[in-house]
Amino acid sequence: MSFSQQLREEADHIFNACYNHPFIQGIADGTLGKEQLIHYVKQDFEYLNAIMQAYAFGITKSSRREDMEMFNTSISFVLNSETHPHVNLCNVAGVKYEDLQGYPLAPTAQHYTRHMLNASQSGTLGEVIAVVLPCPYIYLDIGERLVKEVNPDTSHPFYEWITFYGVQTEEVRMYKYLKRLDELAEAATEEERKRMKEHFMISCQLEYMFFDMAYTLQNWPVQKQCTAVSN
Ligand SMILES: Cc1ncc(C[n+]2csc(CCO)c2C)c(N)n1
Repeated sequence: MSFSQQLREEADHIFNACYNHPFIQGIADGTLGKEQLIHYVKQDFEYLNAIMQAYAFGITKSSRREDMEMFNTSISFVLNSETHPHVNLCNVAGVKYEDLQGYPLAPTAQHYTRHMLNASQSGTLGEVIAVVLPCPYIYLDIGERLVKEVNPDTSHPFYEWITFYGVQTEEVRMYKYLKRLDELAEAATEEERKRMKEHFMISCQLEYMFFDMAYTLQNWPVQKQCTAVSN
């Protein structure tokens, strides 16, 4: 079994938990609430900035043009295309996308972005790929399952979101990352492989937690008191 197959198998329970999370099931049946959509988009906008920075660290660790191109394509994709699913969520929530940008990170988004940036800054090329991989991997799995099980038509409120992740060229790009991860794992030391696996598993857990953060409207536990103005 290849290294990437081992990782996929070890994370299978997390992939399933993501699909079954009420956030995704709310996308499936079209009932996800406005506040949850808004919280998700605010946090995800910042998350996308961080994953582009992680891809950029991947370029700094690359010596082959094909690897640089792989990361560069992902950065362009996030900049130019990942906005579509966000716009779908904003339209359902009845808000403008521009109004949801530049918000402070909630705890889980803080955790996930630091995890990606820390591993990609300090790690090897293999570690960069391992830490960013769960992002496209889990969304592809969710999208494909939703397309199969919900089979939405254009009247479904989340038709664009579901088809963006479930029916697209993402798959082609994913296989490049998987193939490269396997090559790098084969040449890596046992210790490096262990770190790659750990980064991958933690990113998978944080993908689940990201849905949970949005669903529960997670925020920092201690907030400034809003005192009523009295006169
Ligand atoms: C927390 C979080 N995880 C994954 C995605 C989906 N996504 C973001 S970038 C990318 C790959 C681009 O090559 C994919 C699939 C998201 N939006 N938010």
